Amino acid sequence: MTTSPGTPPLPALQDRPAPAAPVDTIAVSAEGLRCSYGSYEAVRGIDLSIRNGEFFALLGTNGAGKTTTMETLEGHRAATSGALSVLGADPYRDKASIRPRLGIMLQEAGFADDLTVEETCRLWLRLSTGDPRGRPREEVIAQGLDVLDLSAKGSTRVKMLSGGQRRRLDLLLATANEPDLLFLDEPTTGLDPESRERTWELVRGLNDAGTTVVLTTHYLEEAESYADRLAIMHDGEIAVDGTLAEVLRREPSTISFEVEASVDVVELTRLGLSPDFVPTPASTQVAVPSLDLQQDLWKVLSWADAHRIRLDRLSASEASLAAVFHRVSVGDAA
Ligand SMILES: Nc1ncnc2c1ncn2[C@@H]1O[C@H](COP(=O)(O)OP(=O)(O)OP(=O)(O)O)[C@@H](O)[C@H]1O
Repeated sequence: MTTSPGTPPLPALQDRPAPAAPVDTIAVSAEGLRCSYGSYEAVRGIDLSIRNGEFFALLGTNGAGKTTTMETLEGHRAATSGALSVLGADPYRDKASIRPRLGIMLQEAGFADDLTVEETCRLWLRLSTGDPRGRPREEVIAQGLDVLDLSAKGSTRVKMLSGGQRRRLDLLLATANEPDLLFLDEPTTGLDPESRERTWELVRGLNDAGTTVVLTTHYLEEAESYADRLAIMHDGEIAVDGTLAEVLRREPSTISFEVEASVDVVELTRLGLSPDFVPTPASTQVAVPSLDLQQDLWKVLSWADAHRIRLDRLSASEASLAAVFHRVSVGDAA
């Protein structure tokens, strides 16, 4: 091969940076996924598409079908019907081939109670193979013990650990292979704020390095803080999904303000605001629900400006994830 003068030679293969994790390739794909326990259908035809490197949160009411979905994606149980692909394989039939690339933290860990933390880690090292992402596994474990504040517990028997410490040990062993795809089923339930912080430090580090994360949690603020996309399940179906912004857009924002008693707030109904807005005559406090905050705010401000009305304590706030969750969970009753 010849190079023209001034063209830098291509670096030798071994000097080139490793290719970045494939962008926009799919880690998890489910179409029409159904799962039953005998005659009871717990998951009723859900579609999921989770990209490599994405942080995805699966939220939902108690009994919505999150754990059943996770266990099916993890290959622990067979789907009743539907098409499912996890890391390009059938997670139930091709378990063995994808298992080394998965990290799984179940709701309950199955540790040997009489082993110490150190013995448990050594047992894990003996049972696992390969060094994740080129780092010695011993180093990954030691670093994880440190991040999760378990280094001083090496000689403590697992049965003597607190619930939160067991949970963190569980997380460590679920992630020590630095998995390509990590399933976390309510990883922070029962953890104190400091332990939750450490848990997220470890998980965020993995996600930043390319690990796809699928999380179930009842702490909505965790999904708000960390998830690229989320889905809310109810009664075996996905009721809402998308980015946080997309999900929040489904619930009305609120424009609220106070006016003097002489102002006729009923006039606001002529501005073409939401039909759900029904002002109380003679009220001085106004709350306008809005599905187009920018447009409606402009209408309210123009009205106030044209009539020289002062809006006190004016605020415009978008809906919360809690409000969307509430709407989903009472949806069929509403
Ligand atoms: N082994 C089982 N046999 C029969 N029904 C089951 C079994 N496991 C779960 N179910 C039922 O399936 C439905 C979904 O349960 P699942 O555990 O998937 O819900 P979840 O969303 O994870 O709930 P939670 O938030 O309470 O953990 C529930 O109605 C539950 O009672």
